[in-house]
Amino acid sequence: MELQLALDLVDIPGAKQVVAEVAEHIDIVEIGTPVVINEGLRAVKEIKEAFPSLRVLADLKIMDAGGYEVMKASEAGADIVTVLGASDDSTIRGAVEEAKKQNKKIMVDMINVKDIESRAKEIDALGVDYICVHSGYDHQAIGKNSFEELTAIKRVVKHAKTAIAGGIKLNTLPEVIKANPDLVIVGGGITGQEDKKATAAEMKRLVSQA
Ligand SMILES: O=C([C@H](O)CO)[C@H](O)[C@H](O)COP(=O)(O)O
Repeated sequence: MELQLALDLVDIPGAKQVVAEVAEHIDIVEIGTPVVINEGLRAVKEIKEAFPSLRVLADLKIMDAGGYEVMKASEAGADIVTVLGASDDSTIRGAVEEAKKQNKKIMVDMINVKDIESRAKEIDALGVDYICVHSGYDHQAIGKNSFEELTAIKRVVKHAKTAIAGGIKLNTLPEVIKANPDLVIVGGGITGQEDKKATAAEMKRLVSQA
């Protein structure tokens, strides 16, 4: 099981500072959607250049023009790019095709997909690399999490790796680990802590044991 750090509420210098602090305890660093909106794909480029040994995920949440947008994120240095599960199959196919050409990976974000089990089964057949259940900020604000959705997709996903994101903290991590995802994504659960390094280290210890 691997650990991904999501960076959402920082600028590029702030992102570099956090990654420098926790780099040895994470497998993947995510340049979050708000960072891409504020800073553009330059944020992906600068983080990849500064930390070449870390895999960098560009959280573009692609909804259309899958091939083109994956190409641009790949040019910036992204190793993994996100596409929305709610997008059309043709968008996901285009993204997968381009990612294969560039030797990159596609993560499908299932945020706000209603029939999660059937859609995960369809998406798994499209050849994506990761399928991620995700309670976004707006759902977290009304007390939702994706723990049950993870169990639901684990029943049907046969090829892709599974991932979970949304409001995961050190105290909820053991429950997440029990559902056995391949990848756990944590943003505020690390970046909002006084001691980010110690929190990331403990999270990495727990996911590595699973
Ligand atoms: O994808 C995310 C969110 O939609 C904002 O872009 C976050 O990266 C994801 O939810 C993980 O962050 P936390 O919820 O703070 O753990």
